[in-house]
Amino acid sequence: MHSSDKLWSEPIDPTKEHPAEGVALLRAFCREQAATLYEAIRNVEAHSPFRQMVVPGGHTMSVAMTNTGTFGWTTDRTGYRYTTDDPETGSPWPIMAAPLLSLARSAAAEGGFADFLPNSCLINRYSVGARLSLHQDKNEQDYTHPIVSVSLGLPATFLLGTLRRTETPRRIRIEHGDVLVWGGPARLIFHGVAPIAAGHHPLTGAFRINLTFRRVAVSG
Ligand SMILES: O=C(O)CCC(=O)C(=O)O
Ligand SMILES: [Fe+2]
Repeated sequence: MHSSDKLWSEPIDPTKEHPAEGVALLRAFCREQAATLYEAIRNVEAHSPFRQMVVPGGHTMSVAMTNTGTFGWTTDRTGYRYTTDDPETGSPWPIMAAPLLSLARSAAAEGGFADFLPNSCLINRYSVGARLSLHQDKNEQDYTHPIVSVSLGLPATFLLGTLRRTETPRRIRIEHGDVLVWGGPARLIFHGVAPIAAGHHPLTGAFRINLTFRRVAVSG
C-alpha cells in the first residue's frame, strides 16, 4: 500500500508551526477541502492549460504553470511579469473560484495576516524531478501583503531560506493539505522546492500541485 493511500481515513489534526518569524506552517489546513480545490484547478486548466515557461536566460522551467485571478504570473525570454490575459489563449485568466479565495483568506488570517485579498493565484504543477530554485517573490510591487502557498498531492521538500541568498535554507517536508504563509518580516525570504520524488497520490496522481496566492499591485 502506498503511504498516501491512508490520507483520507487519517484523523485530521491541524497544527500550526512557526519555522521563522513571519512564517506559519499550517499542517493539513486544507486537507478536508482538497477535492473541491482540485476540481477548481481542473476547471482552470480546461481554460488555461499548464505550460512550461521560459525564463529570461532561455532555460525552460521544469514546473508547469497556469494562473487564476485578475493577474497571472508569466515569464518569457523578455522577463517576468503579471498579465490580465493568458498569453497562450489571448483570453483573461480564469476567475478565481470562491473555494480558492476563501481558503487563501482563512489561511492568511490563521497565519497572522487578517484581511488578505489575493488577486492572483499561480498554479504550479510538479512532475517527478521538477524543482524550483531558490528565489524571492518580488514582482508584486507591494510587499505589505503575505504569500499563501498551498500544497496538494505528492509531498515535497520546501527550501526555507532567509532574507540572504547565501544562507543555507532549511529543508521542510510539506505534505498534501499543508499551507505555508509568509509575510511581514519574512515577505522577501528566499525559498524553493527540491526535486520531487516519484510517487502516486490518490487525488493528483503523479503530480504535486502548489497554489501560490498573492496580492499584486493594481497600478504602477
Ligand atoms: O511550490 C511551492 O511550494 C513554491 C512555489 C513558489 O515559490 C512560487 O511559485 O513562487
Ligand atoms: Fe516563490
